[in-house]
Amino acid sequence: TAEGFHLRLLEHVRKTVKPGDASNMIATIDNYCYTVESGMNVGDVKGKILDDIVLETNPTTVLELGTFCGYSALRIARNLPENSRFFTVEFNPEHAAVAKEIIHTAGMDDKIQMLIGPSQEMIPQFKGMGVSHFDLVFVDHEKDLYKPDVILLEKEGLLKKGSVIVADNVVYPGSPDYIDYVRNNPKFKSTNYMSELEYHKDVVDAIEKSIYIG
Ligand SMILES: COCc1ccccc1-c1cc(O)c2[nH]cnc(=O)c2c1
Ligand SMILES: [Mg+2]
Repeated sequence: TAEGFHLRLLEHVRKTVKPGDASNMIATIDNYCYTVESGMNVGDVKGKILDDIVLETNPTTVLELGTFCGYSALRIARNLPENSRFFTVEFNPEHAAVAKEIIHTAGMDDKIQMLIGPSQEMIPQFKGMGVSHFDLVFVDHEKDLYKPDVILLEKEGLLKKGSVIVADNVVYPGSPDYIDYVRNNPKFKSTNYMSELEYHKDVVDAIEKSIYIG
């Protein structure tokens, strides 16, 4: 069952990965998901779209909502400039524990700051942590929280002109209220990147990029 995927992945990683190498960790996770069992990592195909958006944005302050096992945190951190700050929020403590070990083994501890708790409680704390705004936000957690969390980010003054919101799974499982919100909101300019569900060539999914114009 999908239940326990994170523990089986961690066992596999412990046995096979080359420590201190984020790219090797990413490849190891993808290989496991293609050959053994798929997990809800953004994956290599949508991950490439995410990589390109990160590289094009060149963000110095980044937020990820939904760490899971740390796969997309590694993909993002790998492409950030030296002096950047990257926060990832995970509400499930078991997933967070696996992500912490995976991030540590990949040698990316000093690039990624993980917060454990509900996004609605974590977001209001960032101003107090010296974050003025986020240049890029990757939204990949509970689909019903996409819209309320983006609204909260704006309310907290954590978005500024040019801030980029990248949302996973806007087709499958889908987040219709979020898509309706950003596409009909004059404060956002949205672009859809059609792709496929991670590790499932036959299932359509997409990434939505929304630039905050304020
Ligand atoms: C490997 O496919 C996993 C999968 C399969 C069927 C239905 C949904 C999902 C899925 C895919 C994702 O990228 C997800 N990202 C974030 N939070 C999720 O709950 C989530 C669920
Ligand atoms: Mg996802």
